[in-house]
Amino acid sequence: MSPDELEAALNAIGAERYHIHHPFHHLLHGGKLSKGQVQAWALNRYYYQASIPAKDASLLARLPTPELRREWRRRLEDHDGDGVHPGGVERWLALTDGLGLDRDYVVSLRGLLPGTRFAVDAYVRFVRERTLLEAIASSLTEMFSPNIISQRVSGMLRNYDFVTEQTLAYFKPRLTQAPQDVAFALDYVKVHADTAEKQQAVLDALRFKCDLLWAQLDALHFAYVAPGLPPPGAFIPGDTVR
Ligand SMILES: O=C(O)c1cc(C(=O)O)c2c(n1)C(=O)C(=O)c1cc(C(=O)O)[nH]c1-2
Repeated sequence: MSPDELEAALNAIGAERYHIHHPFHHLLHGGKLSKGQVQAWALNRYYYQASIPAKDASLLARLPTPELRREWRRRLEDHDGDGVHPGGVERWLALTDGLGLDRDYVVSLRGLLPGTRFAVDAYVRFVRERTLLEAIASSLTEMFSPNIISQRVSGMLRNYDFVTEQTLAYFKPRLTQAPQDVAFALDYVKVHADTAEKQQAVLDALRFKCDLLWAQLDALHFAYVAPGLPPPGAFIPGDTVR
């Protein structure tokens, strides 16, 4: 494959498997969920947000040059902040605050679904254990995230009276941060995946990442939509401090 054909193959994976197609997202964006179900989504996704800097730190540690490390370090600041400006993790907590969740409870992870924990941990482990090329390729779901974020913000503002622009402020910077992340990661992958075998590994890494995003929504759907069977110890709407 040429580098541009590889990019097209990556796009085709997103078109087929990205979590924008998951029924839970259709319900979320379409205003079909109760406040408790939206809380469950935000609480579970906190663990994804909080784990992203851990996976980026382990990736950063393996990058061989100052230029590459500088580029990846920006992601850590995007998520962790710089001590003055809040980063993504703090902004996600503003979202869970806005939805009426107790912050200590969210951060404690006590109400997390096991499916969320296993999927997110698998991402952190994948990035730590696979080749640098696969690790960087696994971030490329961000090629597709501006689209879902735009749908989510407009849909949720339109459809839920308990959601405000302030609650969803997390997402606005992502619309510029994600394309910046992708510009670098996609270029890296197109240059370094220079054999058929490496190209296959890159495509598999993106499939793996799409699957773990999908699995998180499967877990939410099973627990909180249908059949609606939250596992023992998981968050129960209306009963936040356990
Ligand atoms: O809202 C979303 O659907 C969505 C998806 C993704 C993604 O595709 O992994 C990320 C984000 N948001 C996000 O906010 C974010 O910070 C982020 C970092 C990463 C990554 O893999 O490094 N993905 C995503």
